[in-house]
This record gives sequence, structure tokens and C-alpha cells, in this order.
Amino acid sequence: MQYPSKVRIVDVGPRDGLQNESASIALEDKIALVQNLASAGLGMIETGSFVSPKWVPQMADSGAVFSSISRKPGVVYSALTPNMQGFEAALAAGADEVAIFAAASESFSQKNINCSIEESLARFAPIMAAAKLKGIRVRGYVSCVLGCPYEGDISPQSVLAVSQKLLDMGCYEVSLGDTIGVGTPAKTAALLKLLLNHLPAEKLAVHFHDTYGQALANILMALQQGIAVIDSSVAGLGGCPYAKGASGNVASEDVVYMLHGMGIDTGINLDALVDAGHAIMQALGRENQSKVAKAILAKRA
Ligand SMILES: CC(C)(COP(=O)([O-])OP(=O)([O-])OC[C@H]1O[C@@H](n2cnc3c(N)ncnc32)[C@H](O)[C@@H]1OP(=O)([O-])[O-])[C@@H](O)C(=O)NCCC(=O)NCCSC(=O)C[C@@](C)(O)CC(=O)[O-]
Repeated sequence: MQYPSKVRIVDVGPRDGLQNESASIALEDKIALVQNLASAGLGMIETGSFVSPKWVPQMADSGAVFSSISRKPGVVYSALTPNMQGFEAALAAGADEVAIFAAASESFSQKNINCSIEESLARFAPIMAAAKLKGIRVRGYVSCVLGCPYEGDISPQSVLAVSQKLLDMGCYEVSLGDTIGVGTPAKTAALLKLLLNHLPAEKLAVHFHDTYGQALANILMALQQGIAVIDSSVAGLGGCPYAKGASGNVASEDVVYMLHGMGIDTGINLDALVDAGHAIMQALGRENQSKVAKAILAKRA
């Protein structure tokens, strides 16, 4: 079996991971998390989002996080932006890159960003134009690619249609979100087979939540199909506020352990990553969701 020799991991912990936490998190803990991830060798860190604070209060201080972090040269600190207001705020805060986020499910689009899929794409158009002028790269997300909390099954054709539109608009890459973690390897393989008939593997990333414990198996399917960009969240932090029951993203430590065990380079120091996850979970008073982190921490004790 042929696998990519190198994989880029996008740690979405500071954004996707923390956005769902209901208790307020100290700014210093958010800053430490981002900096610890950079120290561990992450090349791309989704640092925050510029969305309505009424919708996602936990991200209201993203501007302060961006302006307070010490930046490691070469690391991309990115932000989620749903509209021009968010894009302008992200740029003012010094985001290196932004991400726009659409869905393959109409109901999820309405619940998450209060508009239809078509309306969301229309809102993204000025962001794409402004980003082009400023030389800012834009990543695209498609949520609910393997199932929706409101509609159930989602047709792979809908995922293809939205992904294609985001790429046509100028996104350099589309990240395929299994928002509620319902995908199985068979479903993942079938979806990717269809997408890869139309889109190059280099333009796709995968973003699995581990709600049903399928994420690593699904990632393996994606690697087998040549996809070499994986979103994950340190310590398995996370959940989506508009997808009830969605648990965290697949833990970065678990992904890195698997990839290194397969001889795939990530540029990440696993021990330092475990430290980063341990520190934020201690700060949150939450149990670490990464099996690899738990095993390494137990071995160290
Ligand atoms: C998109 C909106 C804003 C529409 O929300 P809306 O209420 O329709 O927006 P609006 O344009 O009518 O504005 C209403 C108010 O929001 C403000 N507003 C408007 N825009 C902004 C902004 N950018 N930043 C700050 N404030 C903003 C605006 O100024 C106004 O304030 P008011 O006059 O009432 O005081 C809202 O629905 C929203 O913020 N949604 C974000 C939801 C979210 O962040 N969800 C989680 C991220 S997606 C995800 O996790 C999935 C992903 C990406 O990880 C992949 C996967 O796993 O599937």
C-alpha cells in the first residue's frame, strides 16, 4: 500500500477544540496552548475565529489571542471567518490565513451560520476577492460530509458540489469535516473515491471528529487515497456548538503516533505535543481524550 511520505497536520485545538467549552478560559491558557503547539513543531495552528460572540462566546477574545502570542517563524496562525466583518477583524488581528466554512447540509448551514448554502457562498465571495487583493490564502471547510445531526445521511454528490464551488472560488484546499464523527471507513472510502474522480488529492484535507471512535480508521482510508493533510485537535479537545453530541476532533497525539509508526514524517515532536495537551487539559480541569497521551503520561509517571 502506498502512503504519503510526509503529512501536514493542522491543529485546530485552539479554535475547534476550545469553541465548545462553556466555562470561560483564561486568555493566558489560550496563548500558552498556541505557543506550546508551535514549540511542538505544528506548522499550522487554527488559533481562533472571528464569528459573532453571541453565537460562540468562547471565541470572543480571538483578537487578543492573536495579538498576544509570540509567533514562531514559519508557523501559519489561521482564523475562521464567516463573513467580511470576520475577515476584516481577522486581518486586523494579524491572522496569516483565513478559513471560510460551508456545509453539505442545508439544515446545518442554517443552524451554524444562519443562512442557506448558496447564501453562505455569496457571503464568502467578497472575502475571496479581498483576500486575493491582500495576498491572504483562504482555506475552505465543508461540514457534515458523512452525516448531519439534523438530516442524517448526506449525499456524496452534495459534498462534491460544495467542495468544487469552494475550490472554484479560489480556496487553496478544502477540508472535509465529519462534524459528528459518524463516518465509517467504508463510507469514507466511497466518498473520497467519488471526490477524487473530480478533484486532486492535493486540494483535499480531512477533518474527523472521533465521536464514534472511527477517526483513525477513516484517516487511514484517506492516506491510502493520497490525502496528506489532516486536521486534528491536541488532547482530542472539541465539539461543535451547533452539532449536539459532537465530541472532540481526533486527538493530534493519536494521529502523530500512528503516522510516525507508519514511517510518515510530520515534523512534530510527540513528547512536546503530549505536554501541550496535558497543560491545556490541566487548565480546563478535563480528562485528556488522547489514548496516546494517556499512555505516554502513565509511562512517565
Ligand atoms: C455567521 C453569523 C455571524 C451570522 O449571524 P447573523 O445573526 O445572521 O448575523 P448578522 O449579520 O445578522 O449580524 C448579527 C449580529 O452579529 C454581529 N456579527 C456578524 N458577523 C460577525 C462577526 N464576523 N464577528 C463578530 N460579530 C459579528 C453583527 O455585528 C450583529 O451584531 P449586533 O448588531 O446584533 O450587535 C453567525 O451565525 C455566526 O457567527 N456563526 C458562527 C458559528 C460558528 O462559529 N460555528 C462553529 C464553527 S464551524 C465548525 O466548528 C465546523 C468546522 C469548521 O470545524 C468543520 C466541521 O467539523 O464540520
